[in-house]
This record gives sequence, C-alpha cells and structure tokens, in this order.
Amino acid sequence: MSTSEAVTRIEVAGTAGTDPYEVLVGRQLLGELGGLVGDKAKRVAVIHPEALADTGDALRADLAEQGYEAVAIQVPNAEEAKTAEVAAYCWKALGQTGFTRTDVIVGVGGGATTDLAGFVAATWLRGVRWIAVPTTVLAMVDAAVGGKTGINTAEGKNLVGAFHPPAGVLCDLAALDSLGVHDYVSGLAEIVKAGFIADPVILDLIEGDPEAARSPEGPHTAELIERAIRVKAEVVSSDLKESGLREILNYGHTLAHAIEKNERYKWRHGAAVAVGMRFAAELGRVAGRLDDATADRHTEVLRSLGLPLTYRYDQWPKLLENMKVDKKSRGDLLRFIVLDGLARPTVLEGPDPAVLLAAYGEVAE
Ligand SMILES: NC(=O)c1ccc[n+]([C@@H]2O[C@H](COP(=O)([O-])OP(=O)(O)OC[C@H]3O[C@@H](n4cnc5c(N)ncnc54)[C@H](O)[C@@H]3O)[C@@H](O)[C@H]2O)c1
Ligand SMILES: O=C(O)C(=O)C[C@@H](O)[C@H](O)[C@H](O)COP(=O)(O)O
Ligand SMILES: [Zn+2]
Repeated sequence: MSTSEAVTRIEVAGTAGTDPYEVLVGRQLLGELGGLVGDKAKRVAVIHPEALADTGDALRADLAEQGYEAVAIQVPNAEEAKTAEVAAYCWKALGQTGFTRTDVIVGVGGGATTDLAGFVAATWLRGVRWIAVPTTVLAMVDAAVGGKTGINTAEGKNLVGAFHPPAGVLCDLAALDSLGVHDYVSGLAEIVKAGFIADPVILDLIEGDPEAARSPEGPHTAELIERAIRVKAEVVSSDLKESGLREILNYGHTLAHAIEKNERYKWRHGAAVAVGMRFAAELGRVAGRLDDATADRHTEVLRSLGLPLTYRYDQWPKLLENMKVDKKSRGDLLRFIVLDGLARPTVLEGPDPAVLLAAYGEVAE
C-alpha cells in the first residue's frame, strides 16, 4: 500500500513519562502501519469489529506480508465490545499467540473498538505498544487521540480503564465512505464540542452549510476533522491524566453518559453528547454564566445537523443517580463543565438541585 502525498501530521506531545506521537490525516495511509509497528515487534494483533472483518483481514495479511506474525481478533460492533468479557477474550487470544512486551496491538474501528484495543494494550503484560486506526469521524477526532482507554461496567460508562497513549494514529478519510449516516452524524457532535470549548471556526464552517457537513463528501470534511483533532491534541499534550485542563473535553458528557447507561448503551455516544451539550449550555445559562445567544447557538447547530435535542422528563431521578459515578465527581459533589462564554470552558461545582432541574427542564420532553 502506498501513502498519498496530502497527509496532515498533528503532533501530540509526550507528557507524564509517555512518548510523543503523531496523528496522520489523509487517504491511503495504511502503508504507514508497518513503519509504526517497527522492527522490534515479532507479532501484531489486529483488533477489529465484526463490521470491518474485511479491513481487519486485509491489515493482517498486509502485516504478514511484511514478515510479522499477524493475527486478527474480531470483536462485537459498537458498545458490545466494551465489556470485561470481550477484554478477557482478547487477553486469551494474545496469550495463545505468545504475545510479548515488544509485540504490538492495532485497533481498527470506531471509538468503541479503539477504546477496547487501547485498554487491552494497557493491561496486557502491564502495557504494550498500540496503534489506532480510527474508521469513524468520532474515533478520528476524539476517541483514538489522547490515550483514554477503557470499558463499561454494569454500574456505568468507561468506569474501568487506563491512560495509555497510542504510538500513532492513522486517520484514513476513505474509511468514512462506508460509514452509515447516523454513525457519521453522531461523530459530528464531538466536532461541535471542540467548536464550543475551543475553536468557534468549526461552528462557522458547519453553520455555513450544515447539510454538507453531514456527508464525508462535504467541502470542509478534512478541515473539520483536523481542527477538532488539533483541539484534542493540544489539550491532552498538556494534561494527559485529566488533572485539570483535560476535563474540558468532557463538555456535555456528564448527562450524556447517564443517558447512555439509561439506554443500556443502545444510543450512540455522539447522540447522547448532543443532548448533554444542550443541557450543559442550559446549566451555564441558568447558573448565570452563559449568554443567551451562545446557549441558543447549541440548539441551532445541533438541530441543523439532525442530532437529538431532548430526552425524557420522567427519567431525571435515574439520570441524577447515574451522574453520581461520573469521573469528575468528588465525594458527593457533582461537577460539570459549562461555558463562561464561547470557547471559555470552566467547572461548575455542586450546583443547586433546583438549578440542575431547571436546566434539565429545558431539554426534557
Ligand atoms: N477514549 C476517548 O477519548 C473517547 C472519546 C470519545 C468517544 N469515545 C468512545 O467512543 C465510542 C463511540 O465511538 P463511535 O461513535 O466511533 O462508535 P462505534 O465504535 O460504536 O462505531 C459505530 C458503528 O460503526 C461500525 N463501523 C466503524 N467504522 C466503520 C466504517 N468505516 N464503516 C462502516 N461501519 C463502521 C462499528 O462497528 C459500529 O457498529 C463510545 O464508546 C465512546 O465512549 C472515547
Ligand atoms: O478525552 C477526554 O478526556 C474526553 O473526555 C473525551 C470524551 O469525548 C470521551 O467520550 C471520553 O471517553 C469520556 O471520558 P470519561 O472519562 O468521562 O469516561
Ligand atoms: Zn465523548
């Protein structure tokens, strides 16, 4: 496989004793994979979802041709892969392959697959190298970058995991052509998030032609993806382990994860993040932090993309309960990311229950 000439390289700095790495964005990037795996590895495991069986096998065959002992490990699609059982299935496959500390895992797929593959890499032999090959918008702009890896438990979303950055990220835009429209649009929610917390040009580009933004053929697809990756790369380069700044990437996620759990992970992550961001905007407004125009802009841009805007009113007690295990909570204190203005994220700690309910009332149906 050859590498195309128009490749954008975005650097993620190494922090907390980790190595720096690059996120490559372009087309036909898979020729880069062998170089990233490197010559210390003897074995490579390609973890892929059912939906990408052909891609997983093509990568395995390509790596085998390059002299690696390559195996493909197929896992379920979407959130069904993010379980302790599936992680254990992968560990078993690695054990049976004789996987050592110099060997390498490749996670190819959406964010659910890269979260799982990264987690398996973080835990096998207490940490082996891994490479992310994201194949959804969401995984390219968010999940595959930054080293947050993990699985869900019965108690909640991403409750078990590790910070374990990849050795490289290959975003081959051609992969997006086979993605269904709902999965494509769901990923746009994380791009919108990057727009509100840090890069409003993203919002301008989407608002200029929302219909075009809904398609990989749109004129600004590469720019939107690259801008969102730059936002994420800059944040995680300075705060890998979420001791401060990184919390801004959780904008909209406190309620989103509560909704996902309530829906038994049948809602797409990006869809839940869309409702969660509207809620966060209302929370900012009700708390007296966010101006009306920016709060309303959330509804307008998310609506223009066809993302969901509301959730059921009667579910509030369950959502409140679910939110208690959010990773930003400290003791009994709920903490939310809100905006003090466009691209001015901040933390709202322990809001009054009446304020929370008033904000939820604005997004509830
Ligand atoms: N680690 C992080 O920092 C981070 C950031 C954001 C989201 N996430 C996680 O990412 C997950 C959501 O990721 P997602 O939106 O990519 O969904 P996903 O991984 O569930 O993928 C959606 C569906 O598309 C299929 N698919 C993937 N690529 C395809 C392609 N090119 N063509 C056709 N089908 C394809 C998948 O098999 C799946 O069925 C959630 O679990 C979320 O928690 C993690
Ligand atoms: O990278 C981060 O940090 C994020 O919060 C990005 C989120 O989009 C992502 O969904 C992440 O997995 C959520 O993390 P969690 O710690 O709230 O589980
Ligand atoms: Zn997210």
